[in-house]
Amino acid sequence: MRLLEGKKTAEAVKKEILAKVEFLKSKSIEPKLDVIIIGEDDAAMAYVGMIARSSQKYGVASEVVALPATITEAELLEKIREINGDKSVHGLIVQMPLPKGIDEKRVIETIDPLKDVDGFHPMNVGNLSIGEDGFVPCTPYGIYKMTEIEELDFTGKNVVVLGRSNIVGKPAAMLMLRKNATVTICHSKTKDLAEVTSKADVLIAAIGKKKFVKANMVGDGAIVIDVGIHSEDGKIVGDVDFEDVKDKVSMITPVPGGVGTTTIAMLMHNAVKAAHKQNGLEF
Ligand SMILES: Nc1nc(=O)c2c([nH]1)NC[C@@H]1CN(c3ccc(C(=O)N[C@@H](CCC(=O)O)C(=O)O)cc3)C=[N+]21
Repeated sequence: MRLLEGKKTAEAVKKEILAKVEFLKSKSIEPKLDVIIIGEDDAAMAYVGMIARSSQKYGVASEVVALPATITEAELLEKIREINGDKSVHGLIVQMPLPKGIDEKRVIETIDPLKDVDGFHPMNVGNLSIGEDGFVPCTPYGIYKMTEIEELDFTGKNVVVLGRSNIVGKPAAMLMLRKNATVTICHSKTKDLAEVTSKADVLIAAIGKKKFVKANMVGDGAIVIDVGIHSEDGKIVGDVDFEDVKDKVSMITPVPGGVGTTTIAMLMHNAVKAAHKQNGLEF
């Protein structure tokens, strides 16, 4: 069994990005990412902390805008519009989940699609779907990048995506199609789920349930990509029961240290791309 660590991909992306940041700086452009966080969600706070710590290593400036959970939707939309209009900021992400009473769709649609480095705006979702240029959501993009860096050929392979979220499952399926895979999306309502997942050459687990994928759900020699992040006894575990499946698979991404590690790298990639596009520069 081979561990597919995210570090190698993240390092390769960082190298690419640092060269592009150098080019921007030669034109007196400093790429900048703003992160809005509302309230105190654990996963969101962990992610924001990571962004704040690692963006400098990519040559990207970042600013965290922390807003109270009591903020109204109107106030949040006003803040987004203000950042949309700020030429010194190239990328904007609004951390999910949002407090109750704030409409996620309205928030996403208010973000300028050219600054939408999460790739959640319908314009970017549409561009991914038709194969046009745009911003691709960071986690599935990290998976895609990892397959490129690790030189995994998925042409004609049976790729099963477990989970259908807008953030991971659906965009991951589009990207695997781009790699010429035969793609199946399955989910909690799928009939005979274990039968479907165990036929996968590549299984992408993004169902959001702790240690959900057991040995009976994976085929011999499968490649398993674990997107889940859950805490258990002070440790981080994934959607896959690693100990249960590890002797059956050919390759698996660890949690932590797998896909999560590539997410941040792709966020920086998207921010630097945004800075190029907003200045009329080829990326
Ligand atoms: N608008 C929006 N976009 C997001 O992308 C978004 C969000 N909201 N809300 C919160 C979740 C959470 N999330 C993570 C991404 C990477 C790691 C990550 O890099 N984890 C590392 C290490 C974790 C650790 O050691 O603490 C790993 O898996 O190896 C974690 C969490 C993005 N999110």
